[in-house]
Amino acid sequence: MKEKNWLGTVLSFATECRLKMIFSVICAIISVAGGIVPYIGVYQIIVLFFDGKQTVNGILFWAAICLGGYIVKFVFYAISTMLAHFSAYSILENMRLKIADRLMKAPLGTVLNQTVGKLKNVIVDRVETIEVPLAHLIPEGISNLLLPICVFVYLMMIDWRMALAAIVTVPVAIAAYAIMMKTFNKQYADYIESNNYVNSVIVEYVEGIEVIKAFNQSTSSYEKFEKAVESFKEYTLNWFKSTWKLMNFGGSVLPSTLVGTVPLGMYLYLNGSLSPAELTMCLILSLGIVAPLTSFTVFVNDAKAIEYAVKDADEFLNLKELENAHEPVELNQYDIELHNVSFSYDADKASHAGNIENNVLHDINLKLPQGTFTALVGPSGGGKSTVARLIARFWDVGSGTISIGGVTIKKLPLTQLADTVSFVTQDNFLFNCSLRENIRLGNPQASDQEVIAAAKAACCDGFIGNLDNGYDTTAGEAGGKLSGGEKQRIAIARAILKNAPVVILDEATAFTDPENEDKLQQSIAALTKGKTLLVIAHRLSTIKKADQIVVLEKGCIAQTGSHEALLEGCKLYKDMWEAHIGAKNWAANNEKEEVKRYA
Ligand SMILES: Nc1ncnc2c1ncn2[C@@H]1O[C@H](COP(=O)(O)OP(=O)(O)OP(=O)(O)O)[C@@H](O)[C@H]1O
Repeated sequence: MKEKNWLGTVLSFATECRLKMIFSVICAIISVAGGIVPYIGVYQIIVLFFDGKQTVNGILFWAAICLGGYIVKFVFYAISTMLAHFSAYSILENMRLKIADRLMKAPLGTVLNQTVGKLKNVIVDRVETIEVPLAHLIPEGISNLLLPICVFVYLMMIDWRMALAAIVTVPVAIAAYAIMMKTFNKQYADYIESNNYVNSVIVEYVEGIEVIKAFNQSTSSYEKFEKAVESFKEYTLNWFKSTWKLMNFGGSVLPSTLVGTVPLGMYLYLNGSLSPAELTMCLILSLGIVAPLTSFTVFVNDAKAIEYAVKDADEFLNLKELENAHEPVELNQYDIELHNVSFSYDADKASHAGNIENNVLHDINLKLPQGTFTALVGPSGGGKSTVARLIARFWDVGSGTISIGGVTIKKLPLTQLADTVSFVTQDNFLFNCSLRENIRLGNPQASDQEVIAAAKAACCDGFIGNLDNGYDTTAGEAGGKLSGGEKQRIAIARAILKNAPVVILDEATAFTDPENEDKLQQSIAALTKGKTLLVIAHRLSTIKKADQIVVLEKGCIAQTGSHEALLEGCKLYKDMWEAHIGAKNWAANNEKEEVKRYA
């Protein structure tokens, strides 16, 4: 497929504002035409003087024409600028929405593999850099290009030799700029890379400040931060140093049009080819021709800024989306089945490319009958969370199939799959809205009573009641006041409210305090009653009652069975259980010791 250039990409986001952009162009052209009028008026006044026909009325008439031209120029320029700004912001909005949409539809892995710094930099900063040049490109670009052309044509009409003399400095300046531009592309690319690096280091520094403080890494981390900022400064200064001579040379030569027009004008005047009025007018016009061209050179830089911003945004705009079915499928039951599932996080080296070494799951065959409780256990890194994420289709399987109710999940629209599966992990993100709204995310249609009932069932009601604004406390305000376990219970309340037929709990109770553990286990039992339930838990006591326990080791199913059967027949499970019970007893004994010590 042919790659779109940056302008094509930008314009493809201008669908709703195309009319505004067209009007902006028309207004800019009218503004340029208005800008020419004063030149004509001044010329006519000069002619009146040189011909000795100056009358107050004649001068006032042409002065009024000049004023009219100025007014048209400024009014239409203002309208053009306003429309261009509307269009630019509308394009920016569409680009950001499209990126957000792509991130939502891309495999989760693709999104998670990006650093927050990079995402923020592209979506906020890089896209923003498009606004200023874009908003000014139409009104200023058009007047800076069209005005000199019109003035040149006008000069040609007076005397073609003076017209050429007026642009005699242009080739010299272009030669200087051309030499400078030879390395411009490379330098601009390096500048952007350096800028992106500084951005990501700054974001990393701010995000990791808690760890930096906790591990007393302030010196080395600050050093990395300082070095990045310093190297960016060095880079920009060096770039500036390498170009300033040619830039200033071009900038000073370009407007020196009198170098050509004064001697030639004098000569033509002396040999009678130019009248005094024509000479004066040519000198005035020649001064007006190059200033807009000088400003136009700024647009080369601006165009590059847009090009690079679009290039950065393009990476996200073209993210490969997960294949999405559009027609909802009627599901009559909710058995989950994994058939010969293999998967690698590195799609290029996936099993279908014949390379199984990179697979984190190998030929998994597993059935989770509707309404039953399946637990996934096993050593860390064995692939438990990966199985759960594949069922929720955060990634697509490398090979094999996963089906719900006999329908391959790829055939279910993503929204239907999201409605079918509740996924609760230990990383419970709270949005910066009220706790009520955070819980309501599980079911946007739920009433306040239903939200509160779900919160009660998830044992959230108590701690929310202790907050000053109760359910209306924003997560940001409450952020510092909520423990990991409390956040976890809010996530469970969300899932209770969602009431999906399939529930996946990935270490969802890892932060639960012993005081609330029983209560939470009861609410989880309520949440998961009659559901197809998949639980990943390191605390084996919480999954002891599962209908089937699947032991996953190195991406393969080592054994499946009930707790009792696995204790009998699976050494790995038995060892894990003993380690777990040992740890529990150790903790319990320790607690008794503590009690004795402080009694
Ligand atoms: N986003 C990712 N990108 C690349 N590799 C990943 C990613 N997530 C997990 N892995 C790798 O996949 C393998 C399986 O990870 P997974 O999280 O599924 O294991 P797990 O059994 O759930 O581990 P744990 O019990 O520690 O949570 C690990 O080797 C891990 O390093």
